[in-house]
Amino acid sequence: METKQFQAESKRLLEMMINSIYSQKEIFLRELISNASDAIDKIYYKALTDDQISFNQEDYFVKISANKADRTLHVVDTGIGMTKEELESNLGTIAKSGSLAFKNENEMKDGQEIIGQFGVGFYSSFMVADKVVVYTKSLNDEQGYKWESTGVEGYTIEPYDKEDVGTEIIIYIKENDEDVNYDDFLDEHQLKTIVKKYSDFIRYPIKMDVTEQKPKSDDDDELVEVTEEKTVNSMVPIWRKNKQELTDEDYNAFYQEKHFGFDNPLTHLHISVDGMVRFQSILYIPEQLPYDYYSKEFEKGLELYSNGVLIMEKSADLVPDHFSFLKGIVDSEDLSLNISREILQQDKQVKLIAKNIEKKVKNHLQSMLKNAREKYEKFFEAFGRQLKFGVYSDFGANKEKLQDLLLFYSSQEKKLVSLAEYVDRMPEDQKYIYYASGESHDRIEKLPQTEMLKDKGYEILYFTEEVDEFAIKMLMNYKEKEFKSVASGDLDLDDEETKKEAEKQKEEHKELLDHMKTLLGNKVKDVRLSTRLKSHPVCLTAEGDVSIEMEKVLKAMPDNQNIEANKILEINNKHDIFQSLVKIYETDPDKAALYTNILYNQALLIEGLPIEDPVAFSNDMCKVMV
Ligand SMILES: Nc1ncnc2c1ncn2[C@@H]1O[C@H](COP(=O)(O)OP(=O)(O)OP(=O)(O)O)[C@@H](O)[C@H]1O
Repeated sequence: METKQFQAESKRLLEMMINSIYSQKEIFLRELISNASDAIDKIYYKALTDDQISFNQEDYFVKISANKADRTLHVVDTGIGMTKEELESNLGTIAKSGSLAFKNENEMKDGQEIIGQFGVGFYSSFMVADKVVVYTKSLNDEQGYKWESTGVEGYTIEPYDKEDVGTEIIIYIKENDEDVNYDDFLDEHQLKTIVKKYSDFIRYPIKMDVTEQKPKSDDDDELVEVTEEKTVNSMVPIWRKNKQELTDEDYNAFYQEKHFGFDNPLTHLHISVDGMVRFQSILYIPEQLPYDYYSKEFEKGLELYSNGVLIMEKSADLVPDHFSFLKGIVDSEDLSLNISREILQQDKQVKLIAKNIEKKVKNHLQSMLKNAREKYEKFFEAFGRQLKFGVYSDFGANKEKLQDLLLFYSSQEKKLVSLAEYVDRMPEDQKYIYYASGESHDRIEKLPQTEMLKDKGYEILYFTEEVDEFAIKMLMNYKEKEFKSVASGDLDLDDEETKKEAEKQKEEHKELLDHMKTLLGNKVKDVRLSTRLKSHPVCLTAEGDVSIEMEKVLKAMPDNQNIEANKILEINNKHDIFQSLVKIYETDPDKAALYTNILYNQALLIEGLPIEDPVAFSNDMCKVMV
């Protein structure tokens, strides 16, 4: 038996590998299974090009078994095996990948699924092993060999009479220590979970002896433990199957199996792209809002596979924030992986995939809006808020992409409408897209500011979510129509004659209005006669960028900077109360001050704003009642 030494650098490299490349110890099993799959792929490829070699699907598999008594884990494959030279160069030289060489020698191109490329994965077994033994017999050699190493001092190779072509790797699992429970790697259930997690879509069967409780006999309730050999992986990924052959049930079953949610998906997309970067993807939009969706705890992302092997459980970069509700998987053969396969070397491919996904999802949603309105509304009720955040965030960078996906409740239709629908039915004389903000549809419905607009037959969009106005301010206009709040300073509703009349009235009552403004001081920016009120005596409007609703939102934020709207108190000069006010102003200035305060506080109440001094207000009310 000859003992060969690792080169000094290799030794250090091995140490580094074992201790620092992989963040999770369980990865070693993924690496060994991938190697086994590569070894079978090689026979498969040989059989394609060599008539002497036959490939019967059922002869090719990977078998995993654990022996708790001697703490060994066995990974057996019926792949191509290794000659003595191959053992030396592949398992004796770190970073030498026989698989990569095989791919290059055979000029294997697209469609071939050889996974190995770095020549390091095998050594990850030393993360969990004191010793690794490899029994192997090559398809090209009569003689089998045994390779053995403790991963520190080097390795030995000696002839070994192995009957069948293929490889058996025996991992001598370490004893438990303070940090790691190595027993996990001998536990049937844990092993099965690891296989499912990383290697579920390896194309060949991964078999295990699985123990289950079963009735002793058909007509017996007594359960007994039965151990049977079972294939534990799914093998053919659903995303590689033909869309036409898959039913909604198949997609739903995959959603459940992957634990994407407890619900059924609302909709799915099956994408297969053959462009600059090739990838397949199955994406879902959940039916129900995940309980933590609008919280800091929620993490967006898709499962990322490279050639059917799991690379990342949540690749956040694959989905933009505005579509963070997406669940699903992406599989690409074009990813540049880093050595641990835990991160990606280049983000160029991920960016391309993400761009593609964003476009496809947007189109899918748009077609849903057009062809499956009810379903879309269901989606929007759950995730519409996120789309609005998307319009608002990043300084509106995505607003054009998202504007056609927005829905708002309409004063006329009494249901959700899109901006396109609104604009398409705007009367010719209507200049703006009007909206009103408030806590609920009911409250907005009763807002005094909406009266005149409704009279004119103008539709109003109701904003009940905090983000609504912020998003619309970012959007600024839609199809060249500006957005206007019903509570904005100037609604620009009147014809020339009405404007002239208003101007006249303003002059006439200037003194009274100025006096009221003086009485209210800084609480309002101005007191004006209203052109929007019909039956109500007063309302508050706002001038400038910050509306009254926005003031409420900003004040509720943790870093409240006391940003306030420029409020205008508007008075309806056609209302009886105004006539009384005019009279009282001439005869009883104190009472006029009392009326001014009451009217101002009423306007606050209508807007849902707090009254600064409720006791004073209550006293004022009493004074007018007695
Ligand atoms: N079960 C096996 N059967 C046949 N050859 C194997 C087996 N396991 C490993 N090898 C050979 O050993 C080489 C090194 O394996 P290792 O896992 O270290 O790297 P790799 O699979 O090539 O690359 P990667 O680090 O990307 O996984 C493989 O390329 C392959 O040639």
